Amino acid sequence: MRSDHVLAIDQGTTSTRAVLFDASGQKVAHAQRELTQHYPRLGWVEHDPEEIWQSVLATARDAVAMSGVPMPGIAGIGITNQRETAVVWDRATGQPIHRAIVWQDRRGADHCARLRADSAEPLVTAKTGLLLDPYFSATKLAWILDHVEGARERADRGELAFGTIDSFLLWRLTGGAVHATDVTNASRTMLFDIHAQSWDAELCRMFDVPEAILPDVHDNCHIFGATLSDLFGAPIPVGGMAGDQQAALFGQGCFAPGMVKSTYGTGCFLLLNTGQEPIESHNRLLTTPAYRINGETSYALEGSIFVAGAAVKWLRDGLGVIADARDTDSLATRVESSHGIYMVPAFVGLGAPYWEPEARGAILGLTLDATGAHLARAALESVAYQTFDLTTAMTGDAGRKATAIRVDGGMAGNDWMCQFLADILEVPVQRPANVETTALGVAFHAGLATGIWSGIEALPNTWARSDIFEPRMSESERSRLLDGWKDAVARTLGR
Ligand SMILES: Nc1ncnc2c1ncn2[C@@H]1O[C@H](COP(=O)(O)OP(=O)(O)O)[C@@H](O)[C@H]1O
Ligand SMILES: O=P(O)(O)OC[C@H](O)CO
Repeated sequence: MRSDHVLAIDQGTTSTRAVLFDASGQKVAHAQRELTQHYPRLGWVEHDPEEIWQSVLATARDAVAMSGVPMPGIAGIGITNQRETAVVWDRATGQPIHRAIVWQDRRGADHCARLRADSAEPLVTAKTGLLLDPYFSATKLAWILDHVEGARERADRGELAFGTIDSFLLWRLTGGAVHATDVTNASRTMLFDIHAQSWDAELCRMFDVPEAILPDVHDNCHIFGATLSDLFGAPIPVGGMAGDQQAALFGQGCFAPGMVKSTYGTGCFLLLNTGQEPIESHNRLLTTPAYRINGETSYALEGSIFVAGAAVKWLRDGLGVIADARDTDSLATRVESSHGIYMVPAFVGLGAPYWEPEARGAILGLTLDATGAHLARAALESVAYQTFDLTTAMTGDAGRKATAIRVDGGMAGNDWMCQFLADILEVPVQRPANVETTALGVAFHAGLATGIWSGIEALPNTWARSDIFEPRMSESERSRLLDGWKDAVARTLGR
């Protein structure tokens, strides 16, 4: 039987999805499981790696069973993941020695502040393309080594392995045979030199991380290993791995320099393909590998916002203002404006372009007649305003404004938000029929490695059906709203 399906595992912050694609890039089956969020202390966010592993196994098996595609029809697996989240496990048993410390976790803030005071940031940025922030994995890994009893000594003896979620899943899928990651995930650790494309000894010393704990680094399209036969009934090659935001760029077909995508999940991540040369940002954006195929790297400029859909989740789980994230669409439509309310969702600090790990969220302009609908609208608006800050920074770095933005992620299903985004950015917002572009991107990687497609030019064009939101707000209204946002941010940051 010809193998022409690819199974994508998308391990996100709030859920794990498994999506089976056929050779035309069409979704054949899909399974999803929510993930428990642990908040043990203020500013700390953790996941249970065991729960993550079980959710991956369950969703992968469900998607395959639902599709009816027999196992020999599956050519390969692609893994894409929430990036930066750090796991350390025992090489002998495969057991994590601590819960995974999630990308949103701020516990490394003091460590970063100390290094910044020692003037370390320019060197870190020059090598990694990142800024000194607890968002990245290095201080999370250092924290685990320093706080789990005996961890440092065991790491020095080579008994422990570190990885981002892709690496941990690969280890489990291959029964501990492979300890590896891909270049996009490696680049988010703050230990990887994106120019030399290797782990950096000086950075490892700076963060006190033994190099022996780090995984091997490969292209995104690479046969990383094969799954244990008893997991799915037959071994399946793992042919692609990529951080979820880079995978979304690929799945959105943003292969040409100048193309931009913005993904709205827990956070929002805007990536601009800048081609084969890394571009240094002068506006506090990140320089990051977008994909590496056959040893050739394409780079991106990235703006990272920590809270997008998470603000909507908070309205649901924290305040109980809505029963379902989708309710925000109708609530926002129900009121004429947000009634002068601005939400600055700095729940876990502010990311690009502010990089203020100690900032906390604020809602300004409340009056007694404010309703849940106004709050819901303010939450959606805050996501568009934050995206505006990113596109402004990006226009400054790239020298020209993007002509369109491709959106995806759970929150991109919200029509009201997409229209408001087009209005505030003053560019058309394009939404593909299939917003599972993250999964599709890594399915492309795995399909390229396993020979389903011969090269990027042979990938199916999945853009046949899409929605376009054109800007239609008056300039005066737009300026008025944006002035209010700038004022709200300044007040939140105490400026
Ligand atoms: N229709 C919607 N309107 C607004 N927010 C939404 C909508 N659907 C999902 N969300 C938000 O999007 C997030 C889920 O998107 P998803 O891409 O699955 O995130 P992740 O990959 O980070 O887990 C949740 O935070 C949820 O609150
Ligand atoms: O889980 P997501 O989709 O919000 O993505 C998380 C990012 O990869 C964090 O950098």
